[in-house]
Amino acid sequence: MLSEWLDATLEGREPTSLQGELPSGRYRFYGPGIVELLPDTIGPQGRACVFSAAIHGNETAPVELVGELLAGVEAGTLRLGAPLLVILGNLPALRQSCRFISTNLNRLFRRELDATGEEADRARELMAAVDAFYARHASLGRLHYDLHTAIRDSRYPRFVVEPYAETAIAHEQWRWLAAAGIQAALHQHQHSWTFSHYTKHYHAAQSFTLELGKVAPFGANDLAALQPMLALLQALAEGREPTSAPLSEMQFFRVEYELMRSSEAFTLCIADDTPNFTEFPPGACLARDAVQGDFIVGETPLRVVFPNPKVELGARAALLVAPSSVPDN
Ligand SMILES: O=C(O)CCC(=O)N[C@@H](CCC(=O)O)C(=O)O
Ligand SMILES: [Zn+2]
Repeated sequence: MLSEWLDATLEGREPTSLQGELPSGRYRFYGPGIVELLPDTIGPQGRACVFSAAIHGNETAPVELVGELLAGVEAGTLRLGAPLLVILGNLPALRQSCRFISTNLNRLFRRELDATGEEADRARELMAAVDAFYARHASLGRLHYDLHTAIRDSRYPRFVVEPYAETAIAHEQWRWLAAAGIQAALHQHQHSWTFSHYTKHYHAAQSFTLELGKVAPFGANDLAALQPMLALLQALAEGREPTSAPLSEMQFFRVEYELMRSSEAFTLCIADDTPNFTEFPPGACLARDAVQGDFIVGETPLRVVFPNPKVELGARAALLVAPSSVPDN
């Protein structure tokens, strides 16, 4: 049964059957942590929706949120009106409550990937699952919300990263996200090979990485703060128009620099508990590196997002962002 899927997946059990009926459609398992829900009837606003969670294994709030969504569909309180592909990303890491096992899965979503290892294999499986899902529903608009939580506190606890790609984000997305309690948005300035970048870049989907609070173990998440987000996922699942809100409360930022850890000697010159979006003034030294030298803030103040000096060599150690204008209507 669909309701057992989350528990069974967490425990590494195979589902007893590969497909089943729902009050308003049916479901089919396409592999470990990959399930498709198909409606009997597509709603007026039905899009092909991918909702992914646990791309990082210790980010549990999105798994609980997806669990609530699926429970509503199974109980019949939510009437399916759009095809959904629901994904739990890094299953071994989810079972061990850690971000990843060997390498960060969320940097591997590129078609030319030649890396080996379990995260690379999983990235290939997920890319194939998404490709096939969008091909099965080629007549519908495409959407992907990749649900995460952040390692640190944040001046804006709920925010989205808009991946860099040619596809424009429709203005309605911002209004829906504002109504769903998203407080800030970050526009990426270059390709990043994350899961949401994959679907935007290769499939022209309306895609975001959503940061929904701070990492916590199962049972310790503030799901009350995520009820407006659940309402957005439910509206999309029902194929109806989600609630909109004005953008007056939402702050927009653009990535100006990406700090990369290019040597063992790389250090960030900020406190370990610096919240995301903390601003640093001109002249502040943010990073020291034997190879690249010091990174000093120039004339424009910069805010730090996702600072993490312990990332793998060659990986992103922080995003440095500055305010940008509200997207045009
Ligand atoms: O809090 C952190 O430092 C990391 C939180 C996280 O996993 N963020 C994503 C963002 C992906 C993106 O840039 O779209 C990640 O680092 O993969
Ligand atoms: Zn994450």
